[in-house]
Amino acid sequence: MSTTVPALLVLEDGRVHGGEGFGAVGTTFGEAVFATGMTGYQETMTDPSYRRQVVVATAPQIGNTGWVAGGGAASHSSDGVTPDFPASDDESAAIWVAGLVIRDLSPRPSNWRSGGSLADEMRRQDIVGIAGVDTRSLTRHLRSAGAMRCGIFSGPDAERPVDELLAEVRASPGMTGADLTGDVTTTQAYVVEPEGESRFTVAALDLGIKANTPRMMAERGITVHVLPADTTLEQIEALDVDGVFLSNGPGDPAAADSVVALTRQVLERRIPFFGICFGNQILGRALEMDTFKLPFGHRGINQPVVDHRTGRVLVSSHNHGFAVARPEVGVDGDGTFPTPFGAARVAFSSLNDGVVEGLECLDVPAFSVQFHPEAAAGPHDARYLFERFCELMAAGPAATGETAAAVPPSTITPATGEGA
Ligand SMILES: NC(=O)CC[C@H](N)C(=O)O
Repeated sequence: MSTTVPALLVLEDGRVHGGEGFGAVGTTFGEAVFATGMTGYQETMTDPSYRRQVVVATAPQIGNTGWVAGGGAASHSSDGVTPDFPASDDESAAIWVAGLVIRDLSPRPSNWRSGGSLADEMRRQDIVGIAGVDTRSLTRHLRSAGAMRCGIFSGPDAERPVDELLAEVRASPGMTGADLTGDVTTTQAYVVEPEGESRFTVAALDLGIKANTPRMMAERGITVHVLPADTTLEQIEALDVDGVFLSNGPGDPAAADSVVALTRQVLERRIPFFGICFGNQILGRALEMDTFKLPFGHRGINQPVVDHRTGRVLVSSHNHGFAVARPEVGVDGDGTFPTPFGAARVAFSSLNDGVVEGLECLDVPAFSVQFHPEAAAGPHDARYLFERFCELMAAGPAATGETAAAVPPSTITPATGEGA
């Protein structure tokens, strides 16, 4: 091995972990959060929702599958034998995590699709990492103390007095109130063409959209107009769309007032609406529900949620630090509660901590989920929600969030009928 680079992870509460720098050498700040996926570090790191977050991977070894970049080695097959994988595993054009904290860095990637190593790619994109950290102990700490600001200092920066480093961490911006949409949204509108004939046209507001979302829609015959976050209702209506979609994205939903206002206009016009993650929080706010910061959030591809309509449990992919507050006042026996747009219902809940994981409106055609039906790298349990969106658009403005009846294409018998 070449000479090692000293590195320190400094948390805002004063906890310090020593380790070895990898990737770019230098300093980075962000919110320390842990992610529990055993696979998919490339998809995680290129998810724009991780803007300004330092990700702690709970999987003990990272880097094994290298980096599968666009046009990378063996990215497409034409022999009809090897599977036809997408050209890249990137969920966007760049790495968005502010830094990466891991236990072991795999010294040698082994993957026929890999074009290079994780550390080389992080160096190329100027992303600072620290390895050799006891990520199990760190995760337990974040779980009890909550997500908090941190800094990774590697190379000469790691030799500076810890007091100074801690002061810098404490002076760095936190996540509450952060408006980060402008950092990640596309500046130019673009179209993702459907596979086969176009069945529907959707305006997808890019609040930090992941590449797999328009791909999932295109596979279902949807023409997807991916639009900048400041697009107006008039611009959307000029596209003669069947539906409006709000993507995932970084930052605090309480700071996204303009998109909340747009969502209210969409609901008033009864344009079929679907939101994912940040999009779910924004629908919640448009319905005058509160959002709040979770102590340590949900991040990983192994999170159980229940679909209250069917009682079925899905294993789902999550990445959220905020959530919609569960309505406590005025909930009727059927689980509905009043909003300025009529009755609504919590459609999904987390089985780990009971957090609201989805909403559906009973008087306007709108629904949303806090988790990721587009999940890459998997799991695929929630993909049927794209079909539900298609059903909603097929029914048009007269529909409600309840109209769409698509249920998971699963033969598993629900464990219980409760909550349906
Ligand atoms: N993936 C997302 O859309 C995240 C939404 C929001 N930024 C949160 O942390 O909860």
